[in-house]
Amino acid sequence: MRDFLEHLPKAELHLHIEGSLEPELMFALAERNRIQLPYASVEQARAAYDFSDLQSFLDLYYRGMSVLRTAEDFHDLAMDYFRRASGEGVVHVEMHFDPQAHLSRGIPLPVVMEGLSLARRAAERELGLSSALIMAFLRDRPAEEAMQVLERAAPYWEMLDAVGLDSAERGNPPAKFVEVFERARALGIPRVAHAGEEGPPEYIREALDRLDVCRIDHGVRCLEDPALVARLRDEGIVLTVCPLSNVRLKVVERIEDHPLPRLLEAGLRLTINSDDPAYFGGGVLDNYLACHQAFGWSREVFIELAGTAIEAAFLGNERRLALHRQLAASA
Ligand code: HPA
Ligand SMILES: [Zn+2]
Repeated sequence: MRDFLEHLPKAELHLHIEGSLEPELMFALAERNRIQLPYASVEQARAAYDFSDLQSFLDLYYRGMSVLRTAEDFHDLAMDYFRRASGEGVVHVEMHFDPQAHLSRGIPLPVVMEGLSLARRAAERELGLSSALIMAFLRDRPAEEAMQVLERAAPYWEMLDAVGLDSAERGNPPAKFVEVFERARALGIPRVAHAGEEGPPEYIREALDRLDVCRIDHGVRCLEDPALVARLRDEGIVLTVCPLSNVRLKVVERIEDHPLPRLLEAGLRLTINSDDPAYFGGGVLDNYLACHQAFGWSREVFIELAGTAIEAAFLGNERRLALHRQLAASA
């Protein structure tokens, strides 16, 4: 099964590129930029990744990214991830990035964009890996700040495949960002949002109704609301689920308790993703493997999940067709 899952062409729709920063690269960049890390070693950093909830993770996530300062750093970060992902059979990556987390440290947007763009082109050329870019707003920051970031990103609007919404969910409902998402819609930029990870099912409804999103990131708490589940099924809304993330952030206690089998049984369109692979103990393949071990899913289930990811990705027709063909050939 490992061999089969490794060779399945996998599209990843839910990844925070800053969450792909492995401790080894964190230390290398800290040295290059003469930054003092709060960890004595790579091992000590990994040992600190013991989270009780989303916020306890976010604290280390924002601290970790302090080593990212130059365009070269952002290039190296993304390229390091693209190489690893490609090595485990990932053919397309849609990456969230958090401009506010960099602007607030004095890192200008062009630095981030230049580094990520260079890496995307290199990945296409050297690995045959395609990618999409999702500019995320930090929901625990003011909506006015998000609006300023969207306007500041004007030179890059054409490069954005979508805008998204991440960071601390509880107490920061999607409705807070209605104006920003309306502006994105007017600009013709698609929209996604994290909802129903730690927040209630109502946030999923709100993201659909008020932000007009085309996908829900996580969304696992929809099961608490049967009418919402029926709606997600009827409207064919895709959830980008991250099982190992949900275990590490204690959304569920054990992978065996994960709602994925119930979501699948309910007829929802699902994809499997890594979220923050450097912090949550594994990439896309590890997430697929964990599902196989926990749920005993057959090859057909994984083919369906991989197919849904290709369908729901921000891809041009030609690339989408090519990936569908690749999937059919590997199945
Ligand atoms: O898993 C996450 N949830 C919300 N915000 C995030 N920002 C990075 N990772 C995450
Ligand atoms: Zn996420």
